[in-house]
Amino acid sequence: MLKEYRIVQMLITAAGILALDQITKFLVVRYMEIGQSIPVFGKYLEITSHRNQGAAWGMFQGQMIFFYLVTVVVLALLVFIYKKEARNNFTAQLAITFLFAGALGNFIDRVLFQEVVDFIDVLIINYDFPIFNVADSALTIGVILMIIEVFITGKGDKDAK
Ligand SMILES: CCC[C@@H]1OC(=O)[C@@H](C)C[C@H](C)CCCCC(=O)CCC[C@@H](CC)/C=C\C=C(/COC)CC[C@@H](O)[C@@H](O)C[C@H](O)CNC1=O
Repeated sequence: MLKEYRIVQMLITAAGILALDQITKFLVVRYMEIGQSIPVFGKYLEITSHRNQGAAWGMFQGQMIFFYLVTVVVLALLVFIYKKEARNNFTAQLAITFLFAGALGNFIDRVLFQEVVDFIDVLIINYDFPIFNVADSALTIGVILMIIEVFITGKGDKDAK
């Protein structure tokens, strides 16, 4: 049971992502003013202290009840899918772990502050990509891993080599 679901490894991974997310957000809140920018890699990568009351690109500003509902549903769905689909399927287990940790990271912010702390400010080509955080990165990696799982490694009832 434990071997097929790698539950311990996945919980440790989720805890690590969540810790990285919350620690980085704490440091930004504690040591930076909102709007302050610290160049890390020229103008291409900066740490900019930012807050977002919405979702990606500031959608649904301030709709906290909506965010609580969606996040709780997403978290419950992820547990359900993990039990049902991720048996012996490493890619699916990893995808769900990243999605779970990412959703939980932003959920903690929304419950505590009714807004999300963002600080990763990248200039992609010439498009000033919205400022995001570790939780968003985990969510995006989880989405990409899930797409790989569905379209590439297929209905993996064997472990992805
Ligand atoms: C990443 C999901 C957004 C995250 O969703 C969450 O929390 C989860 C729990 C669910 C929300 C409650 C609702 C999701 C609505 C769908 C959505 O949003 C479509 C997203 C597409 C996405 C592909 C996955 C692209 C990329 C986004 C961005 C860059 O990500 C690297 C921009 C991030 C910045 O706008 C930053 O200010 C956002 C802020 O941190 C709050 N974050 C959220 O709402």
